[in-house]
Amino acid sequence: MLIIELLNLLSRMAHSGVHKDRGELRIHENLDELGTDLAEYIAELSEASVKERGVFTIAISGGSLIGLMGRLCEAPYNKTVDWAKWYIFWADERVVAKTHADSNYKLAKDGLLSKVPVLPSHVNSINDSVSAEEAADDYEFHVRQLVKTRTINVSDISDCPKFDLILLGMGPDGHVASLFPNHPVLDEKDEWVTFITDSPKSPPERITFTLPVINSASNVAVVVTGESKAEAVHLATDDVGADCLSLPARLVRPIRGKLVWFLDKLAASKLDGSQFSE
Ligand SMILES: O=C1O[C@H](COP(=O)(O)O)[C@@H](O)[C@H](O)[C@H]1O
Repeated sequence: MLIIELLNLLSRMAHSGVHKDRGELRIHENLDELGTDLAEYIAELSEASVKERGVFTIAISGGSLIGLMGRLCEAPYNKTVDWAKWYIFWADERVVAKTHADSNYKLAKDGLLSKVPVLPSHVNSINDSVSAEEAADDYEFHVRQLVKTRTINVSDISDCPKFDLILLGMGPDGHVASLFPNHPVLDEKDEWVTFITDSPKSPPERITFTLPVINSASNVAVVVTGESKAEAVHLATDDVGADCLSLPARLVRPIRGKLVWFLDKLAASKLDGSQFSE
Protein backbone atom coordinates (compact mmCIF):
# COMPACT_ATOMS: atom_id res chain seq x y z
CA MET A 1 0.00 0.00 0.00
CA LEU A 2 2.80 2.35 0.97
CA ILE A 3 4.66 1.63 -2.29
CA ILE A 4 1.54 2.36 -4.35
CA GLU A 5 1.05 5.65 -2.52
CA LEU A 6 4.69 6.55 -3.13
CA LEU A 7 4.42 5.71 -6.84
CA ASN A 8 1.24 7.80 -7.07
CA LEU A 9 2.99 10.69 -5.39
CA LEU A 10 6.00 10.43 -7.71
CA SER A 11 3.81 10.30 -10.80
CA ARG A 12 1.90 13.35 -9.55
CA MET A 13 5.09 15.24 -8.82
CA ALA A 14 6.29 14.65 -12.38
CA HIS A 15 3.49 16.95 -13.51
CA SER A 16 3.52 19.55 -10.85
CA GLY A 17 5.53 22.54 -9.85
CA VAL A 18 5.55 25.61 -7.68
CA HIS A 19 5.50 29.03 -9.23
CA LYS A 20 6.81 31.52 -6.68
CA ASP A 21 3.85 33.10 -4.91
CA ARG A 22 1.28 32.00 -7.47
CA GLY A 23 1.00 28.59 -5.93
CA GLU A 24 1.50 24.94 -6.71
CA LEU A 25 0.40 23.69 -10.12
CA ARG A 26 -0.85 20.11 -10.38
CA ILE A 27 -1.34 19.13 -13.99
CA HIS A 28 -3.25 15.94 -14.73
CA GLU A 29 -3.46 13.76 -17.82
CA ASN A 30 -7.25 13.61 -17.69
CA LEU A 31 -10.31 14.42 -15.60
CA ASP A 32 -10.25 11.02 -13.94
CA GLU A 33 -6.76 11.57 -12.51
CA LEU A 34 -7.65 15.11 -11.52
CA GLY A 35 -10.76 13.89 -9.68
CA THR A 36 -8.72 11.28 -7.80
CA ASP A 37 -6.04 13.77 -6.76
CA LEU A 38 -8.63 16.38 -5.76
CA ALA A 39 -10.53 13.91 -3.58
CA GLU A 40 -7.31 12.83 -1.86
CA TYR A 41 -6.26 16.46 -1.30
CA ILE A 42 -9.63 17.38 0.26
CA ALA A 43 -9.70 14.22 2.40
CA GLU A 44 -6.18 14.94 3.71
CA LEU A 45 -7.05 18.54 4.60
CA SER A 46 -10.25 17.38 6.28
CA GLU A 47 -8.35 14.87 8.38
CA ALA A 48 -5.73 17.42 9.40
CA SER A 49 -8.30 20.09 10.33
CA VAL A 50 -10.47 17.68 12.32
CA LYS A 51 -7.37 16.49 14.18
CA GLU A 52 -6.25 20.03 14.95
CA ARG A 53 -9.55 21.86 15.56
CA GLY A 54 -12.27 19.23 15.65
CA VAL A 55 -14.04 20.62 12.56
CA PHE A 56 -13.43 21.18 8.85
CA THR A 57 -14.76 24.42 7.37
CA ILE A 58 -14.96 24.21 3.61
CA ALA A 59 -16.34 26.79 1.18
CA ILE A 60 -17.27 25.48 -2.24
CA SER A 61 -18.19 27.11 -5.54
CA GLY A 62 -20.57 26.06 -8.29
CA GLY A 63 -19.97 25.10 -11.91
CA SER A 64 -17.80 22.23 -13.08
CA LEU A 65 -16.10 21.91 -9.68
CA ILE A 66 -18.93 19.87 -8.16
CA GLY A 67 -18.75 17.11 -10.78
CA LEU A 68 -14.97 16.97 -10.31
CA MET A 69 -15.46 16.36 -6.56
CA GLY A 70 -17.56 13.29 -7.28
CA ARG A 71 -14.94 10.78 -6.15
CA LEU A 72 -15.54 11.92 -2.57
CA CYS A 73 -18.93 10.17 -2.66
CA GLU A 74 -17.23 6.85 -3.43
CA ALA A 75 -15.13 4.38 -1.43
CA PRO A 76 -12.99 4.86 0.53
CA TYR A 77 -13.89 8.53 1.13
CA ASN A 78 -17.62 8.03 1.71
CA LYS A 79 -16.63 5.97 4.78
CA THR A 80 -13.25 7.36 5.86
CA VAL A 81 -13.97 11.10 5.77
CA ASP A 82 -15.37 12.47 9.04
CA TRP A 83 -18.39 14.03 7.33
CA ALA A 84 -20.11 14.95 10.60
CA LYS A 85 -17.29 17.43 11.28
CA TRP A 86 -17.73 19.26 7.97
CA TYR A 87 -19.20 22.78 7.91
CA ILE A 88 -20.07 23.73 4.36
CA PHE A 89 -20.26 27.26 2.96
CA TRP A 90 -20.47 28.82 -0.49
CA ALA A 91 -17.72 31.05 -1.85
CA ASP A 92 -20.41 32.37 -4.18
CA GLU A 93 -24.06 31.80 -4.79
CA ARG A 94 -26.59 32.88 -7.35
CA VAL A 95 -29.57 34.70 -5.81
CA VAL A 96 -32.26 32.31 -7.02
CA ALA A 97 -34.47 29.80 -5.21
CA LYS A 98 -32.64 26.76 -3.83
CA THR A 99 -34.70 24.61 -6.17
CA HIS A 100 -33.68 26.63 -9.26
CA ALA A 101 -31.42 25.00 -11.86
CA ASP A 102 -28.95 27.92 -11.48
CA SER A 103 -28.55 27.49 -7.72
CA ASN A 104 -25.05 26.50 -6.61
CA TYR A 105 -26.65 24.99 -3.50
CA LYS A 106 -28.88 22.74 -5.63
CA LEU A 107 -25.91 21.68 -7.74
CA ALA A 108 -23.94 20.68 -4.64
CA LYS A 109 -26.94 19.09 -2.93
CA ASP A 110 -27.77 16.91 -5.94
CA GLY A 111 -24.18 16.09 -6.89
CA LEU A 112 -22.48 15.73 -3.52
CA LEU A 113 -24.23 16.63 -0.26
CA SER A 114 -27.15 14.23 -0.67
CA LYS A 115 -24.68 11.36 -1.17
CA VAL A 116 -22.55 11.76 1.96
CA PRO A 117 -23.53 11.94 5.66
CA VAL A 118 -22.99 15.67 6.24
CA LEU A 119 -25.22 17.12 8.97
CA PRO A 120 -28.00 19.31 7.52
CA SER A 121 -27.38 21.85 10.30
CA HIS A 122 -23.77 22.24 9.10
CA VAL A 123 -24.82 23.17 5.56
CA ASN A 124 -24.68 26.95 5.52
CA SER A 125 -26.66 28.02 2.48
CA ILE A 126 -27.84 31.56 1.73
CA ASN A 127 -31.26 33.03 2.43
CA ASP A 128 -32.91 32.71 -0.98
CA SER A 129 -36.04 34.69 -0.15
CA VAL A 130 -34.52 38.19 0.07
CA SER A 131 -32.71 40.62 -2.23
CA ALA A 132 -29.07 40.09 -3.23
CA GLU A 133 -27.96 42.86 -0.88
CA GLU A 134 -29.86 41.38 2.07
CA ALA A 135 -28.66 37.86 1.25
CA ALA A 136 -25.04 39.06 1.31
CA ASP A 137 -25.58 40.90 4.63
CA ASP A 138 -27.32 37.85 6.13
CA TYR A 139 -24.57 35.53 5.01
CA GLU A 140 -21.83 37.75 6.37
CA PHE A 141 -23.69 38.03 9.70
CA HIS A 142 -23.98 34.24 9.83
CA VAL A 143 -20.27 33.78 9.09
CA ARG A 144 -19.46 36.36 11.81
CA GLN A 145 -21.42 34.36 14.39
CA LEU A 146 -19.45 31.23 13.52
CA VAL A 147 -16.16 33.13 13.71
CA LYS A 148 -17.16 34.41 17.17
CA THR A 149 -17.68 30.85 18.40
CA ARG A 150 -14.51 29.81 16.51
CA THR A 151 -16.32 27.15 14.52
CA ILE A 152 -14.65 29.08 11.70
CA ASN A 153 -11.08 29.95 12.56
CA VAL A 154 -9.92 33.57 12.50
CA SER A 155 -7.00 35.06 10.58
CA ASP A 156 -3.83 35.75 12.57
CA ILE A 157 -3.40 39.14 10.89
CA SER A 158 -6.92 40.55 10.50
CA ASP A 159 -10.41 39.86 11.81
CA CYS A 160 -11.21 37.87 8.65
CA PRO A 161 -12.50 34.31 8.76
CA LYS A 162 -9.86 31.70 8.04
CA PHE A 163 -11.63 28.84 6.28
CA ASP A 164 -9.77 25.54 6.31
CA LEU A 165 -10.32 25.25 2.57
CA ILE A 166 -11.89 27.41 -0.13
CA LEU A 167 -12.52 25.62 -3.43
CA LEU A 168 -12.82 27.82 -6.49
CA GLY A 169 -13.51 27.22 -10.15
CA MET A 170 -12.51 29.71 -12.83
CA GLY A 171 -14.38 30.92 -15.91
CA PRO A 172 -12.75 31.45 -19.33
CA ASP A 173 -12.73 35.20 -18.51
CA GLY A 174 -10.66 34.56 -15.35
CA HIS A 175 -13.51 35.08 -12.88
CA VAL A 176 -13.45 33.20 -9.60
CA ALA A 177 -16.41 32.88 -7.20
CA SER A 178 -18.56 35.80 -8.51
CA LEU A 179 -15.62 38.18 -8.81
CA PHE A 180 -15.60 39.21 -12.46
CA PRO A 181 -12.90 41.10 -14.39
CA ASN A 182 -12.94 44.88 -13.93
CA HIS A 183 -15.83 44.78 -11.47
CA PRO A 184 -15.64 47.28 -8.57
CA VAL A 185 -16.16 44.48 -6.00
CA LEU A 186 -12.57 43.41 -6.70
CA ASP A 187 -11.57 46.45 -4.63
CA GLU A 188 -13.80 45.58 -1.66
CA LYS A 189 -11.64 45.63 1.45
CA ASP A 190 -14.10 45.80 4.35
CA GLU A 191 -17.00 43.47 3.59
CA TRP A 192 -16.56 39.71 3.85
CA VAL A 193 -19.53 38.91 1.64
CA THR A 194 -20.78 41.26 -1.04
CA PHE A 195 -23.34 41.22 -3.83
CA ILE A 196 -23.59 42.04 -7.51
CA THR A 197 -26.66 42.60 -9.68
CA ASP A 198 -24.87 42.87 -13.02
CA SER A 199 -23.03 39.57 -13.46
CA PRO A 200 -21.84 39.23 -17.07
CA LYS A 201 -22.67 35.54 -16.74
CA SER A 202 -26.29 34.63 -16.03
CA PRO A 203 -27.94 34.87 -13.55
CA PRO A 204 -27.13 38.55 -12.86
CA GLU A 205 -27.76 38.60 -9.09
CA ARG A 206 -25.16 36.89 -6.96
CA ILE A 207 -23.40 37.05 -3.64
CA THR A 208 -19.71 36.34 -3.26
CA PHE A 209 -16.88 36.12 -0.78
CA THR A 210 -14.54 39.07 -1.24
CA LEU A 211 -10.81 38.79 -1.93
CA PRO A 212 -9.81 39.53 1.70
CA VAL A 213 -11.79 36.45 2.81
CA ILE A 214 -10.51 34.22 0.03
CA ASN A 215 -6.94 35.31 0.71
CA SER A 216 -7.26 34.68 4.46
CA ALA A 217 -8.04 30.97 4.04
CA SER A 218 -5.61 28.31 5.21
CA ASN A 219 -5.90 26.58 1.84
CA VAL A 220 -7.30 27.69 -1.50
CA ALA A 221 -7.61 25.37 -4.49
CA VAL A 222 -8.54 26.56 -7.98
CA VAL A 223 -9.86 23.73 -10.11
CA VAL A 224 -9.81 24.39 -13.86
CA THR A 225 -10.33 22.12 -16.86
CA GLY A 226 -10.70 22.47 -20.60
CA GLU A 227 -9.05 24.31 -23.44
CA SER A 228 -11.42 27.29 -23.27
CA LYS A 229 -9.74 28.26 -19.99
CA ALA A 230 -6.12 27.74 -21.06
CA GLU A 231 -5.49 31.42 -21.87
CA ALA A 232 -6.92 32.55 -18.52
CA VAL A 233 -4.76 29.97 -16.68
CA HIS A 234 -1.70 31.36 -18.47
CA LEU A 235 -2.65 34.95 -17.60
CA ALA A 236 -3.38 34.03 -13.99
CA THR A 237 -0.21 32.07 -13.25
CA ASP A 238 2.59 32.96 -15.69
CA ASP A 239 4.78 36.06 -15.77
CA VAL A 240 2.67 38.36 -17.90
CA GLY A 241 2.26 42.09 -18.58
CA ALA A 242 0.92 44.61 -16.09
CA ASP A 243 -2.49 44.77 -17.81
CA CYS A 244 -3.25 41.21 -16.63
CA LEU A 245 -2.34 41.74 -13.01
CA SER A 246 -5.93 42.52 -12.04
CA LEU A 247 -7.42 39.35 -13.51
CA PRO A 248 -9.57 38.03 -10.62
CA ALA A 249 -7.92 34.58 -10.61
CA ARG A 250 -4.51 36.24 -10.40
CA LEU A 251 -5.63 38.17 -7.32
CA VAL A 252 -6.10 34.89 -5.45
CA ARG A 253 -2.99 34.87 -3.28
CA PRO A 254 -3.55 33.52 0.23
CA ILE A 255 -1.50 35.68 2.59
CA ARG A 256 -0.51 32.93 5.02
CA GLY A 257 -2.24 29.99 3.34
CA LYS A 258 -1.41 27.57 0.58
CA LEU A 259 -2.66 27.88 -3.00
CA VAL A 260 -2.95 24.85 -5.29
CA TRP A 261 -4.11 24.83 -8.92
CA PHE A 262 -5.68 21.58 -10.14
CA LEU A 263 -5.48 21.58 -13.94
CA ASP A 264 -6.04 19.09 -16.71
CA LYS A 265 -3.66 19.04 -19.68
CA LEU A 266 -5.96 21.16 -21.82
CA ALA A 267 -6.30 23.92 -19.23
CA ALA A 268 -2.50 23.83 -18.79
CA SER A 269 -1.79 23.86 -22.53
CA LYS A 270 -0.87 27.57 -22.76
CA LEU A 271 1.37 27.72 -19.69
CA ASP A 272 4.89 28.95 -20.33
CA GLY A 273 5.98 25.56 -19.05
CA SER A 274 9.28 26.74 -17.66
CA GLN A 275 8.05 26.66 -14.07
CA PHE A 276 7.30 22.97 -13.82
CA SER A 277 9.32 19.91 -14.66
CA GLU A 278 8.09 17.12 -16.93
O1 LIG B 1 -20.79 31.24 -12.36
C1 LIG B 1 -19.93 30.56 -11.83
O2 LIG B 1 -18.85 30.17 -12.56
C2 LIG B 1 -17.62 29.70 -11.96
C3 LIG B 1 -16.93 28.85 -12.99
O3 LIG B 1 -17.80 27.81 -13.41
P1 LIG B 1 -17.31 26.64 -14.40
O4 LIG B 1 -18.56 25.86 -14.73
O5 LIG B 1 -16.74 27.33 -15.62
O6 LIG B 1 -16.31 25.82 -13.67
C4 LIG B 1 -17.92 28.98 -10.65
O7 LIG B 1 -16.71 28.66 -10.00
C5 LIG B 1 -18.81 29.84 -9.78
O8 LIG B 1 -19.02 29.25 -8.53
C6 LIG B 1 -20.12 30.01 -10.47
O9 LIG B 1 -21.04 30.78 -9.72
